[in-house]
Amino acid sequence: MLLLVSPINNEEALEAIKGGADIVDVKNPKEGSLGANFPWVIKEIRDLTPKDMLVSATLGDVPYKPGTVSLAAMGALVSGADYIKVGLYGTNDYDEAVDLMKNVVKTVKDNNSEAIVVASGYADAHRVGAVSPWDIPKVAYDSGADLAMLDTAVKDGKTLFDYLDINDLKKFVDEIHEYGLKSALAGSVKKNQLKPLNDIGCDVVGVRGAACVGGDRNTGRINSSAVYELKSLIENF
Ligand SMILES: O=C[C@H](O)COP(=O)(O)O
Repeated sequence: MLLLVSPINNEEALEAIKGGADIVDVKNPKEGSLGANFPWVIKEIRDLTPKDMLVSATLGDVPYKPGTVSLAAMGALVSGADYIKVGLYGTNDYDEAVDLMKNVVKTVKDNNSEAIVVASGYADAHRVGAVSPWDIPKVAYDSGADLAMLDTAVKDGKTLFDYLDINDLKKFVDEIHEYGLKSALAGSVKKNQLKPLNDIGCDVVGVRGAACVGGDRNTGRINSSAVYELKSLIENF
C-alpha cells in the first residue's frame, strides 16, 4: 500500500518527502476536503520533489461543471502534476459524475497520456448530496480514470470508518480491482486504521491529519517524524 500525504506548501512537502511519503498530494484544506491549491504552489512543489516521485494535485470539491473542471485539470497538468484528483462533490448521481470525469480524463490523457486520473467520491456523500460512494468504481471505470477513491467530505472528527465498515470497504476495493483499476482510501484515517486498509488490498492510503503535529489537518503542520512512523508501519505489515 502506497502512502499519499497532502501538504499545503513547500515546507510541508519537504517534510512529507523526508518522512518517506510515496505520493506528494498538493492540497488547500481552506477550500474544502479536496480543496485546490494555486498553480505556482503545485509548480514549486513539483520542482522540489524528486523526479521519480509522483506529485498529485486535487482539483477541488468540484461542481457539476465539466468545462470548468476540465480547465482546472489542464491547469494542474501544466503546473507539473502527474496525478490528478477530482472530488465529485457537486455531481449528484452516476450520470453527472461520469460525464464530468470523461471530460477530465480526455483533457488529461490528450495532453499527457502518462498522467494518472483519480475519481474521488465521499464516504459521507449523503451529508452533502453528492453521488453515492457505491457508484464511484463504475464512474471511474466508465470514464477511463485510473483510480477510484473515497475520502470524507465533512472533516468534523469522523473518519472513513464511521460511514463504511471494513466489509463495505473490502467490497469497494474488490469491485475496483475487478474493473482492473487501483483503489485509494482516505478520510481522517488514523494510525491504527492503516493495517485493516492494507489487509483488504487498498492500493493507496491518503492522509493529512495523521501526518500533522497534533493530528489536526487544519491547525497542525506535516512533520517528517509523523510521516516516517506511518510509512514504517505500512512497510512492516
Ligand atoms: O487525500 C487525503 C486527504 O488529504 C486526507 O486528509 P485527512 O487525513 O486529514 O482526512
